[in-house]
Amino acid sequence: MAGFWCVVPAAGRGMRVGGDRPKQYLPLAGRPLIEHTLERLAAHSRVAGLLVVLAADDPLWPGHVQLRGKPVRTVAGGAERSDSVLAGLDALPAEVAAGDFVLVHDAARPCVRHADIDRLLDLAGAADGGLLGAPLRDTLKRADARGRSVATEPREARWRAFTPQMFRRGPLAAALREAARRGLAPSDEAMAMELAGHAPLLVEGAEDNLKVTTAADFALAEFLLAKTAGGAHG
Ligand SMILES: Nc1ccn([C@@H]2O[C@H](COP(=O)(O)OP(=O)(O)OP(=O)(O)O)[C@@H](O)[C@H]2O)c(=O)n1
Ligand SMILES: C[C@](O)(CO)[C@H](O)COP(=O)(O)O
Repeated sequence: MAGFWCVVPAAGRGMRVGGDRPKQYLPLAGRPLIEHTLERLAAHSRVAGLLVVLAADDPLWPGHVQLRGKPVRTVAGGAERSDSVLAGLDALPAEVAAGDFVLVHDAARPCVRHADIDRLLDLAGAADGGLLGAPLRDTLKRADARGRSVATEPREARWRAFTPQMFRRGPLAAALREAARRGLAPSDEAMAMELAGHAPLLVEGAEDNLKVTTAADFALAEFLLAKTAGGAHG
């Protein structure tokens, strides 16, 4: 299989932004946020196609289209992000074998750098799966219910998890199905794989791989989009 398919979870409601529509459809630099992410992914030479996972009632995105010559397919997601990712995996074309690596990248992360995607593909591909992330660089506090710091948590060996994350289609789908069977909703694909006994490789990526989560993130994302324009900047 030439290139890697990418599942793009985009079925969230963006509640923490509080907009009049899900955040992935809100304007960023004059275009819906999701378009920047899909463009960024489709522009990567090693991405073969995109499987965009939408909320079942989302009329806001066309069905089967092409983007930069890459196939873009859509499927309905689920209540949890992990349900959406599993729906995306199950909807991948038959050409994607169970042993093939697939990427999973949040629609809410439009600024991902192509150089980081390359590093993930190369390093995690040799390690049977992994994820982009960055070591914690700030002191970590535990807060009580009144917002007071009651403890300083260990920072050593703590990383922030980003996306893309990259795993083989079959094992990832099996891990997500098993987690769901146990009533669990892993916050990311790496957690599902950890629960299944794997130890995904952490691949350090740029800290500007911002996940747009609150309204304030849109201004920062616009700045970072320009800074990493074209996605090619390492
Ligand atoms: N059931 C869900 C929940 C989230 N996502 C996607 O997972 C990504 C990361 O999730 P998050 O940033 O938490 O987005 P939302 O769930 O939309 O945000 P909120 O928790 O504020 O509602 C987003 O692209 C979101 O669309 C999804 O596909 N299916
Ligand atoms: C998958 C993820 O982007 C890793 O940091 C993150 O967990 C998704 O955001 P959510 O708020 O946890 O859904």
